[in-house]
Amino acid sequence: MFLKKALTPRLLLNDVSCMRNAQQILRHVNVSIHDGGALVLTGTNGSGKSTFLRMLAGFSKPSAGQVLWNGHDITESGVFQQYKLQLNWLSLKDAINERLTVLENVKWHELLEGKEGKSLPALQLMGLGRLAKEKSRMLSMGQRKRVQLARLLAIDRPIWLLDEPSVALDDDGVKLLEYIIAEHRKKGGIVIVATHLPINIEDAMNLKLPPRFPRKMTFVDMLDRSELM
Ligand SMILES: Nc1ncnc2c1ncn2[C@@H]1O[C@H](COP(=O)(O)OP(=O)(O)OP(=O)(O)O)[C@@H](O)[C@H]1O
Repeated sequence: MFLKKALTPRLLLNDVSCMRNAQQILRHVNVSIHDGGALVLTGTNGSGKSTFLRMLAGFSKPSAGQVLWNGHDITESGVFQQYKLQLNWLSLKDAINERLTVLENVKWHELLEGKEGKSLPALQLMGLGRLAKEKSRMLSMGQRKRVQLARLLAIDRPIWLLDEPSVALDDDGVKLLEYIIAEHRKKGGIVIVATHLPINIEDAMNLKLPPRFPRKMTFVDMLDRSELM
């Protein structure tokens, strides 16, 4: 019994393909992730990193293959109801309500989760303790990203889907991001990150998505060839 449990990955992508707007974006992806695992998605603009995360979040269904959670297909409605409660999604849209205070912007999500008490410590860990009572409209881009990271901590769900989580963060912010990812994984959490920027995630699996179109000469190539360079 224990052996079977240990061998079943928490998440398994089994020969998954995914379409978007009638275009084939992902082709035959196979990945298995156990508790404590991390997957880093890289690839050129438009290669499908966000599509990959959206599919795992249930916004789009695989056009072929299966995404299995605990061995069950997440597209089955009974399974999806349970599966979606495992997810914590950080996207480029930060859903910050500028009329609320910084603390309220985290607390609101925590309350929806039926939890309380973690929002302020999460903001403090992210270096925003002194701004907790300020209106969110005065936050900088990096501070807004830190609020999103505080939400991850306050909501505290096991599977983190992070789309470009380090964009706008300063060096300390990136270190904090790396720290909370490492701590989350120590507790058995799973982290899946799409990124163009280097993020230090120990023993992460790396999946580089191929470019969607054959590569043509780019503006950068033209500059390289230019005699002016
Ligand atoms: N809202 C949309 N509707 C239809 N097609 C879309 C939409 N957004 C993106 N696509 C298509 O899906 C492809 C993959 O986009 P996706 O956002 O997943 O790429 P990405 O790897 O995350 O890119 P980036 O590095 O620029 O963030 C794009 O090439 C685009 O053609």
